[in-house]
Amino acid sequence: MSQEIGVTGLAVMGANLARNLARHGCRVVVHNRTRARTDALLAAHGDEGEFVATGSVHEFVAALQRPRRVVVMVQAGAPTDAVVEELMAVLEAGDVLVDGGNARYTDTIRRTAACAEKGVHFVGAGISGGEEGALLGPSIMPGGSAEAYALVGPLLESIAAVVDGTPCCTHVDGDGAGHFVKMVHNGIEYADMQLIAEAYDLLRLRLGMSPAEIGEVFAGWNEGDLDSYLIEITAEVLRHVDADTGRPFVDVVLDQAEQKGTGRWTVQSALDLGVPVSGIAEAVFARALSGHAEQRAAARGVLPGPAAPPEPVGDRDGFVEAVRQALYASKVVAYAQGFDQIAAGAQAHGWNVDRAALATIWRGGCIIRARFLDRIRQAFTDDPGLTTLLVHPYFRDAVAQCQEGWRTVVVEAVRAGVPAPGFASALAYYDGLRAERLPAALVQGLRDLFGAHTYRRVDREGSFHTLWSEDRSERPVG
Ligand SMILES: NC(=O)C1=CN([C@@H]2O[C@H](COP(=O)(O)OP(=O)(O)OC[C@H]3O[C@@H](n4cnc5c(N)ncnc54)[C@H](OP(=O)(O)O)[C@@H]3O)[C@@H](O)[C@H]2O)C=CC1
Ligand SMILES: O=C(CO)[C@H](O)[C@H](O)COP(=O)(O)O
Repeated sequence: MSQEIGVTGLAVMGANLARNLARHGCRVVVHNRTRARTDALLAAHGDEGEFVATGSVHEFVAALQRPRRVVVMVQAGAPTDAVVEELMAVLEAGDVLVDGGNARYTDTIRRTAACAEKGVHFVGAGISGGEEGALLGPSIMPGGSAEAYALVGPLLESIAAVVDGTPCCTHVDGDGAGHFVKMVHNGIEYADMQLIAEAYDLLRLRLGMSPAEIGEVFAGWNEGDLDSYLIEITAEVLRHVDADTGRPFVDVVLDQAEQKGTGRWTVQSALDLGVPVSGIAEAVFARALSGHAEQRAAARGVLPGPAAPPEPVGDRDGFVEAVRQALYASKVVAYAQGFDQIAAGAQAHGWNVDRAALATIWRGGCIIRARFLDRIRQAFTDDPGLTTLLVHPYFRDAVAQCQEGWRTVVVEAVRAGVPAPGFASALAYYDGLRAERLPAALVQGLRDLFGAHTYRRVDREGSFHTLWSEDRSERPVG
């Protein structure tokens, strides 16, 4: 295979992927809608490898040998459609188009079908790692057919991060599957960050610790089971001081979290699939609440909190440890929910998704890379059909060991009026899963009473309806 590829879309991700490819000995033909980006890339980094700068899409495609391999790294949505359409006017049967952006997986399914009509392979590839990962080794989740993967997989594997000698790139078999798993990856990323933010908030508000002190705590946690990229950069952000004001950086940033859409899509998809990804949903809603400036301004100083100011926390070290436990246990819940959604999505779409392989490639390169992903890899290797990570002996025991601190923290947050939706909903999910009986039985009874929606019984097969407004006798239905 000749080591050659085209990259169009040279903003932070595309430019760094192009550099990564060039550094790995690939001849990289580059293009960007606005020529200035192409020129800037060549001027700053043209000596890092073999780049061929092109100005138009025709020139770009013509500079590539057949079968052409093209990576598109532009904004998701309409911009991607525009670029794909332009390229499809020039590409030919047998060429491969890789969309490395954060496309919605349903768009990828549509684009794959449209490209297939002309015999062009379309590969929706989730790429994670941000600016630095794109340059030094991202985690790559290419979907599409095995035939297409054979044409681009080895090249993508060559530029991915490597953990224990394994490239963080795996074929996620099925049209749209690569972008589906990337979407869930981002959903988990949202949940993880929300939990981290709640841990920070509780340490700050209940122990009066400064951001820098909390940064030290996170740095310490990064030495243990919580070891992960997000914990590491949390320490960095919390220790950062604003140069203009001398204040902690986190205090000069507006407290309104933004989002581009992948977390929201994850929850929308989970709703369709009926998978309770409560941790991801809470994270998306927490960002939405933070951005509801008007409602927050209306409520601030008006809605009363706890009647009496909360008692100061007596055991400072004990509380720090309890927060660590709450963070770890809630994080396991969020990942368990995300992997459940992946299994459900794969089943619904007929994709062949190996969760152990995904955990393997998420150990490096991506934003959610974490030490405990190796444990997740092991869990799905031990039992590829594992119903939920939470019942795997390792995670069952690890979460059980955190349970006391987790409950303490949720109680303390509620008592003190500190919002901790991630911790609380993760605990409610855990308790919901392990409950002998759930009050869903009452919900079923209510549905049957007001709408004759029927119910199933614990002691007999079939569906039933009670004649509530008559003699309350029960009838089998269907
Ligand atoms: N930034 C990150 O950390 C990550 C981003 N991604 C995804 O990777 C993709 C690229 O991200 P990023 O590098 O941040 O860049 P942006 O998402 O900011 O996209 C900018 C690029 O899109 C091009 N573009 C926008 N509209 C059009 C259009 N109509 N026609 C042609 N080109 C267009 C721009 O060209 P021009 O210069 O002419 O404006 C530019 O090259 C996105 O899908 C993003 O979601 C994935 C992982 C991480
Ligand atoms: O894809 C990514 C990492 O894997 C991006 O960092 C992610 O899209 C950021 O999302 P948002 O802006 O919604 O927080």
